[in-house]
Amino acid sequence: MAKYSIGIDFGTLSGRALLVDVRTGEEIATSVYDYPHKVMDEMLPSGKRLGVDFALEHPRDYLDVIEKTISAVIRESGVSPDDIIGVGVDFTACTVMPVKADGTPVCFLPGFRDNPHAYVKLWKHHAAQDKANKLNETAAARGEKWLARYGNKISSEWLVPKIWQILTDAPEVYEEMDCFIEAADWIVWQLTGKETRNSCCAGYKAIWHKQDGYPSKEFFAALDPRLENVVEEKLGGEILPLGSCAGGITPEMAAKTGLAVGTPVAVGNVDAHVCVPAVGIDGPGKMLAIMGTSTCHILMCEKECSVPGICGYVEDGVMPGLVGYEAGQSCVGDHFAWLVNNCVPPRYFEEAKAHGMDIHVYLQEKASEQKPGESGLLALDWWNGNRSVLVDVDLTGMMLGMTLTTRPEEMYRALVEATAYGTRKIIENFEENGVPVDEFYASGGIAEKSAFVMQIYADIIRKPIKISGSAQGPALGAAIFGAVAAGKKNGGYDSVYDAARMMGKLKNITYLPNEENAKVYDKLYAEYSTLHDYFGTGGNDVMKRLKEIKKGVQNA
Ligand SMILES: Nc1ncnc2c1ncn2[C@@H]1O[C@H](COP(=O)(O)OP(=O)(O)O)[C@@H](O)[C@H]1O
Ligand SMILES: O=C(CO)[C@@H](O)[C@@H](O)COP(=O)(O)O
Repeated sequence: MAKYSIGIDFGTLSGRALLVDVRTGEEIATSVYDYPHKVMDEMLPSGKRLGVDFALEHPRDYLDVIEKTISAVIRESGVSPDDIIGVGVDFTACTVMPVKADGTPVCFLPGFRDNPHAYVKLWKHHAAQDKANKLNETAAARGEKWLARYGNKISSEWLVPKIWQILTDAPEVYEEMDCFIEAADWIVWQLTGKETRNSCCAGYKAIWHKQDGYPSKEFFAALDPRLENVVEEKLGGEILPLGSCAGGITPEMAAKTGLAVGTPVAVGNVDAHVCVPAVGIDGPGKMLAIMGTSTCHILMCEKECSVPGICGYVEDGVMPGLVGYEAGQSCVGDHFAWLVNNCVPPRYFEEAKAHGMDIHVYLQEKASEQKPGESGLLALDWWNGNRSVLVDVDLTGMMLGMTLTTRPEEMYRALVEATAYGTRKIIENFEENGVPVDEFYASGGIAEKSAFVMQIYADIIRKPIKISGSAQGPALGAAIFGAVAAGKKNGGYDSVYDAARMMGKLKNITYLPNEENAKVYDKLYAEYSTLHDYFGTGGNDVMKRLKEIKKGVQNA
């Protein structure tokens, strides 16, 4: 009798459920739900305006995903709930929220609905950069040894700057919350009725270490005396390893979703890391880029190496027995979306429609008529700051070489190339610091949809690129961890390595570098590197000065 697991993937704008056969990885049914509140980066539902660099979400949307998509996949597949042996959850991270001891989000409480800090701070909430800067200075001055694990800089996207911002800007929310929790763990809590924390979010996003735990009380007190006991007071209890079972589906959730009471639920996971077994990766040296709104680069290695500018490395952070490394680019597909929304004249949309094409596909088809270097354009891929290797959200985008003949498709191509140069920087940085990148895999919406983008990446990084066999890498990865939480005794797996080999998959296509293109791109990459260092490492801080002026004017 076939057995199934469900992966629930919470992305930036939508959440989805995927029902998978645990023996083959075959995807039986899927259902997607777009968050009605989207990303709140300008105002709250009440109309209250948000500050510069805010990015919030509404937890109601996450509950709607659970209720709508799980029942939909069960219905569509016709599978009996008794044959669904496990559930896994992954989420964007660090996407964190203040909640009460019973799990109620503070933004649901009367009196807090109009308070921005009561809502979910999405991974790309960048308004705590001043806190990240102070945290990094303090950690460096105190010689905190954990700093090296995080590429020598903690990003403002991670947990500590975000909770510190709440403490200083909205102490009433800090007081009201009983815990500050990753949305991944909160959803697992909603499903099982049990509060758990997972080692992936804690390790990469909350400065937690398997042997050493969190940073010391002295460190937190040096940031702000009121943070001295933040770990005990707000960050909850035991941290569980990936693949472990957090608990079973509660009767209340069973009624809402159609799952059987007690169905095992895996501890939460991060959307990027969870994808690794979904492409069948089961060893070191194989980098997976999860390419969508942003890109995360996940890689495993046998040893711990200090690599500047990465997001971090965590022992067992991806799969047990290996050190998992994460780097990333805060903005990838968001560049293309920005261009489409702001720089493309109506006639392009009309032409795309007449050809029955999506606007991205249409622009890419036009751009593919050009050769590398032909447009004379070069861009820096920093429209949403730089995550790796500069770890600086105050950097902004730039495009050089525009003339009166520059066309939207050329700008589109320049942005694609810029993101590929950013990826090459990340690969070279790993290799220069002792972490080999022998193979390159891609997953996510862009890898799935765009041969144009993937060929440019292969030419620029000079490596063959293998593509995920699933259009829904994170959801498949979450389903894999659901099968591991169920365990062999229930028809699942005892090891994520076994599950990856059986359920992970690749497409029957590899993008190979074109040597002629690669030679031109080597020259363009050298120019990119010059601009990258000039604007990104202090040669000219004009981007930061402009941002300061902008903040001054907006705040006035
Ligand atoms: N055909 C395409 N080629 C390249 N990028 C695309 C294409 N269609 C959409 N995009 C970009 O893909 C991104 C969404 O990626 P996806 O993986 O679906 O979402 P997410 O990263 O939020 O999970 C958007 O930023 C969009 O601009
Ligand atoms: O930062 C991480 C994971 O560490 C991601 O959750 C974040 O970049 C968001 O990913 P998406 O672009 O929404 O797929």
